[in-house]
Amino acid sequence: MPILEAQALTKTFRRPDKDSGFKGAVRHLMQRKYKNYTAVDGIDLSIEAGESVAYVGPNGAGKSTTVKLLTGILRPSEGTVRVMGRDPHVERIANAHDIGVLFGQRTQLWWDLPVEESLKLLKHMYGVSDADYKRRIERFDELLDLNEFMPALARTLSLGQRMRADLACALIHDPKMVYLDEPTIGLDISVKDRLRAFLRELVNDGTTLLLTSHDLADIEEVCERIVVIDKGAVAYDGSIERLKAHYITTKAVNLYLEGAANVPELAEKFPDYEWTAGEAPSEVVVTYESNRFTTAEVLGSLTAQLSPRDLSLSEPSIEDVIRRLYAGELTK
Ligand SMILES: Nc1ncnc2c1ncn2[C@@H]1O[C@H](COP(=O)(O)OP(=O)(O)OP(=O)(O)O)[C@@H](O)[C@H]1O
Repeated sequence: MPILEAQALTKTFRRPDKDSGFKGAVRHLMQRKYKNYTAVDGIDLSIEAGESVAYVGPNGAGKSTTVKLLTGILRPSEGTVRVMGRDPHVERIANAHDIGVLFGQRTQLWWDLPVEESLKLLKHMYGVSDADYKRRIERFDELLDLNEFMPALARTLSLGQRMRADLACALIHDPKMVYLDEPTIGLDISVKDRLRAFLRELVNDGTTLLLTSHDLADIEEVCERIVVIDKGAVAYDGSIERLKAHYITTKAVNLYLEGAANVPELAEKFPDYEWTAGEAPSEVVVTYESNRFTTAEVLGSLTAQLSPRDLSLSEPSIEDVIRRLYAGELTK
């Protein structure tokens, strides 16, 4: 049985329907009108225990709203969610013992308390034993260097410290299902690396993870499955490997020639490849279909006939693929 199952999950918000500007605001005051806005539109999602799932989409696609529905913060307008067999909104308290949640833009630390006191309060709230608490804090310290700021007041922490402390808070009761909404937002690269390593450990230990992030490196390093949503609906659901294999069908070579590149002439000479001008006059980008030609073949023919000064290889990144999925250029 899946640990999480959502069927036809839908959330509609009632929003003020007003014209822009001052006049619109005044008119809205006199005569209030509202219209419905569907932020999550019939999502089906099934997650098995131990899976690490990335939940991505452009701004406003409905990611945070979905996480709020899955965690029971919001009630669906239509459709159902079950987490370990429970309705997370109706059985919020029982559900809270089995899930961990982090919203990167918010904190669950008590602002005026030392980090350690927030963690102890959560320990009591969740009924964590002294032995388990000690063991988990030691482990978080090993991976996240918690002791560096345990005595500090939450409001004095840097963003990276705050996020590490919040992760410890979200995981202190050893939840089976963890939701992380933008856990690396605003962090510098070294803290990001550290958090990703920590999340990989978490997944290796069998925790089920749903991660939303705009940083695709988080996703590639931590998750095996990716669900892409756009305008509240699922645009892709499958493994990251399949996404790459299915959509990344071209590769490119940047050639740096001795003189200026004559793109039309080159395109005529090598019609099997696509030729575009590079940034410098002597640079040209050659794109080829990776299922038709091997890189060795392409490089062999190009270097033999053009004697480039230098070259570099590239393949479209997962960013490109996802951007094209968002733009509706690719089908599921
Ligand atoms: N409480 C609310 N009332 C009205 N509209 C809302 C509410 N919460 C979210 N929305 C709208 O629903 C849509 C989806 O918002 P949501 O925060 O889920 O998007 P998101 O994918 O998480 O975006 P981002 O990547 O920018 O965080 C947005 O248009 C947002 O304005």
